[in-house]
Amino acid sequence: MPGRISVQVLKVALPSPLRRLFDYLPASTVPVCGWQPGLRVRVPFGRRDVVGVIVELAEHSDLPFSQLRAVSETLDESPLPEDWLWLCRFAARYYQHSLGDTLHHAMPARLRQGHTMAGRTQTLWLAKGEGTEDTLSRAPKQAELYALLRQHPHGLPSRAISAHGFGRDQLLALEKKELAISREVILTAPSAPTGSLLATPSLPLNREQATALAALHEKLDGYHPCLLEGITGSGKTEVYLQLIEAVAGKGKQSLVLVPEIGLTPQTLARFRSRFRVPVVALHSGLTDPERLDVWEAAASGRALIIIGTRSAIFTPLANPGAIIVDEEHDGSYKQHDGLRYHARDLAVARAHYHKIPLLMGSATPSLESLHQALSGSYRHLRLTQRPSRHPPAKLELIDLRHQRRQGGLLPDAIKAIKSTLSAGKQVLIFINRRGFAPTLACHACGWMAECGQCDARMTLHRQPALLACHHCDSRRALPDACPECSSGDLRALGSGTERTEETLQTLLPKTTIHRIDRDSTRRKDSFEQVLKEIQRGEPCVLVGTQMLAKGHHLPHVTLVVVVNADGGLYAADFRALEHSAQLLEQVAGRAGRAAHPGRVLVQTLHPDDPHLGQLSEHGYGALARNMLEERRIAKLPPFCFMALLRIESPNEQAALAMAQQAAQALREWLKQTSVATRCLGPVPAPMERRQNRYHLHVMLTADKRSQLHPAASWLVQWLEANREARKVRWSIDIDPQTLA
Ligand SMILES: Nc1ncnc2c1ncn2[C@@H]1O[C@H](COP(=O)(O)OP(=O)(O)OP(=O)(O)O)[C@@H](O)[C@H]1O
Ligand SMILES: [Zn+2]
Repeated sequence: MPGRISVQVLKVALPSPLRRLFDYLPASTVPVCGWQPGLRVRVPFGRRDVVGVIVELAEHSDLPFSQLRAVSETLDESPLPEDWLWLCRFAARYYQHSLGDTLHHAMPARLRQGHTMAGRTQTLWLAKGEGTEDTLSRAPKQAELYALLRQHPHGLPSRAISAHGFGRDQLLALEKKELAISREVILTAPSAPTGSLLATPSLPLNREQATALAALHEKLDGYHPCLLEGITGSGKTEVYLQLIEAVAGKGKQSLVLVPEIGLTPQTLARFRSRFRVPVVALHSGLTDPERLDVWEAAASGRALIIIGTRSAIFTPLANPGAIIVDEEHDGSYKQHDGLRYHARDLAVARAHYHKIPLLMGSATPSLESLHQALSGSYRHLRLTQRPSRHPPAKLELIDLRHQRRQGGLLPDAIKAIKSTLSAGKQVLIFINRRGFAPTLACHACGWMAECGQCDARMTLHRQPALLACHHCDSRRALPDACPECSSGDLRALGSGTERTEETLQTLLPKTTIHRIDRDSTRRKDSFEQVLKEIQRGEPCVLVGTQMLAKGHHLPHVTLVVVVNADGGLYAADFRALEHSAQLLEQVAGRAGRAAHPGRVLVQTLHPDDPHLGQLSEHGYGALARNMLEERRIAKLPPFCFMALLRIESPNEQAALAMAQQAAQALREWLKQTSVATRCLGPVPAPMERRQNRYHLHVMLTADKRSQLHPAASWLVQWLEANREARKVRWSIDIDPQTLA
């Protein structure tokens, strides 16, 4: 084409697992802002049309230009927010994931589908001066555009101009001839409230809360990561609220992350009732257009307080002031498939990028964060008392050995439940197994119901009656007789929530029993309904899984019973103890939070276990510091860094062969380079067969993160280039949270 000096190539990230960009030629219509990274485009990809994001502009391509296809359509008038692009690039690099897939995952569904965004500002074009037929006679397209602009004396948005088939070149030509002028208009002015930010006054802080808040106030204008280690019910939320108030007072935004089960209407109501500025929430109940609205409100700076679960970390912020991560230890911050990111860790990166404070709060901090706080990398803030004055109850261990149980409950526990109810209070029974019983067994021959597709037993359910595998969700009818020996003596082994509920109904016929687990709360809102009823305060028993254990303020509960505390004590996963201790402490923290002191009974087969003993005597804080010492000695995270390669296939041999080759190749590469990373395995995953697929692990560990990433990156590239690897499924998990 005459006059064109360098043809640009657009490097576009596409929703593909491939860790590379794709080259396209620019479309003939130049977007009004010019070609820029961050613009969404629609491009032909294979036989489909897909939405991608321009990531780089280049002058050359490795492919001959004749083979490049052109962008079909530009979807944005201006690039997607810069901070969002930065975060996606960071996450893709850090987690060794495809950038296209990361961008795709991190944008609202509407944008993914190619819908346009309203944007914060709009460029309006107006006709100017008196253009005549003569001045534009040699440029008919410009003449047409000029006529169009004249028909719209209030201006035309650039999108409408493109829709009429005009391009940037024509607009700029008119502008040069002083026949057109552009004007930026702000569509949604930030709604800065006049007067007080608060709808209800904040609480007067106790000394510890005030100290914590003062420390945060000291450094509102820079990167300032803080761990707020505050026992359950110590008023961490009040500190968050007052930090948000300070940040909003400066006209800046706060992004608040909460765990998946923590974003209840109660939590939202607590934030909303405090502030006069709108609090926007990102949760699973939103429709796609609503989600896009929240995104735009945050990206434009219109929303000052944004609260959401894991994926909310990808919300763009026009005016970031602080990030808060509530219950920072919570497992739901880690995504377990696709882009395996940890929202708390991305929050750290993001706060650093924006140079803003980051407040991570928990009664049971992760050992990672605690280590950072104890070693001085994070500011360590502590709350050791409850405003209600009742300290969290000590765990009373009761011995499960040699005692008869009913519905999993020991006589002492049943006695305590009865006396709590007759005192007019509520009881919470925590049992980490849904269903009726963990399995069905034959008393004659010892047969147990096993899943045909997984190395796991099937759970017995009564409502409705069936056997279900909790790993692959396969279901089977209950057998009438033992499939091995035909005996009719089949019995439920152990207790799940349904069985405990049933037993309690018989023992306490006049008491309301609420069962709360994934089965009982499948219907939307049913959990909410039950929570509302519980808040009314009538004596009742709640039987539930960890859905009940965290975050809820249950003021009338004074007794907590843990049916079995032993799950994490002797598990293979080195994090199991940490997670199980966190859960126990959180459950225990539901007791006695208001006017009355609480009691926590913990049933265990290992009443002499030293870790359990320390938890019950001195609380999570003491145990956590002890566990950190053990990790230091064993050189486990946070004293080393890990990446886990998972390989799976329906063909056991194929999975094993690939895992061996990958490990071997990596070991050789490590020998040749000076990268200080160790490669362990392959080993079978703890549950090797799941849904008829065989799972193998190769583990990478390094003392320094700077040594881990090059090795992980090399391995990923090796796998991507390896044709054999396409026959299996593989994924890399940086900082894996479980070894499952
Ligand atoms: N300074 C205060 N004065 C009086 N009451 C307070 C104060 N701070 C918090 N509270 C009250 O104490 C209770 C517990 O506070 P909050 O829910 O904030 O604790 P938390 O540490 O966030 O709890 P969790 O253990 O669930 O994480 C709430 O009812 C709250 O209103
Ligand atoms: Zn199964």
